[in-house]
Amino acid sequence: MANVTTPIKAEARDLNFFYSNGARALKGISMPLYENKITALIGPSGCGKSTFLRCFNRMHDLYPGNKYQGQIVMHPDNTNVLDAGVDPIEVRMRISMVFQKPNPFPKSIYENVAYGLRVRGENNKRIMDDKVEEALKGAALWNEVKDRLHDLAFNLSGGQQQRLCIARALATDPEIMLFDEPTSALDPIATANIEELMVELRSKLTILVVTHNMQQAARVSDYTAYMYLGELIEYNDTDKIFTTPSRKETEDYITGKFG
Ligand SMILES: Nc1ncnc2c1ncn2[C@@H]1O[C@H](COP(=O)(O)OP(=O)(O)OP(=O)(O)O)[C@@H](O)[C@H]1O
Repeated sequence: MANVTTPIKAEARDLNFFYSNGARALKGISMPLYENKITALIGPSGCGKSTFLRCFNRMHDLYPGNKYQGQIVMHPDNTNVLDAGVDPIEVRMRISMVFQKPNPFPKSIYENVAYGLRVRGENNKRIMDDKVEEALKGAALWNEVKDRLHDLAFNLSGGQQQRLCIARALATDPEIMLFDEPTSALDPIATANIEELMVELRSKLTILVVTHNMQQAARVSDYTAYMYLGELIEYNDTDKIFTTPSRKETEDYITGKFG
């Protein structure tokens, strides 16, 4: 089981989620995210992985009628990010997200990365330049784009665009990064680059990743959660989940007998 000396960065406590049509997509999920670790969410299509991930940065607030119940508590400050009194924009600075398909804004490479800083009110050019460079370096993209920072982001390859989205997410110094199937639109080389990058980023922040790819979960994550029909069926060290899962449902899924 998880190493008790590793601090917890955030934890879901008895989390339920209801879409505006009344569908209950999450059922009483309690789970930690250990600091500077990668946690993978696996499970068959429709089990609630993306729904769970999106609770962490209040993405569901964008659609009226969606309802959270329970808590997602961040440490060490004990902020419940789902509390109505907590500003979702501030939450998204602390917990940023990288989507399945690279989704740069129709702006320059520089402006994509600077975006969150501008939202935050930063307008000092030197500070901005330094932050943009640092984020692009953090996303292993700087060397490829440093001479064309003012080109349109759409001119980059798919893998570069995804690293740009990671740089954009990094620029506001998030404590947690959420990745929703970040490599499913990428070729094997770009996929390997993103996986390597996630492992590097782990030393700076905490990562939660949804993946359909068992090998990817096994390669990059420290902890794995198996979900089914909105419930958390099993959570443990990734090695344990992939070698000796305690639940038959988990074993059936990871061995391809189901799902
Ligand atoms: N906007 C929505 N309104 C109502 N129900 C939704 C909505 N989005 C998702 N659902 C339902 O919530 C459940 C969980 O969906 P979710 O997208 O979280 O699953 P998932 O495990 O991420 O699936 P996949 O692996 O296919 O992306 C599903 O039953 C889905 O049909």
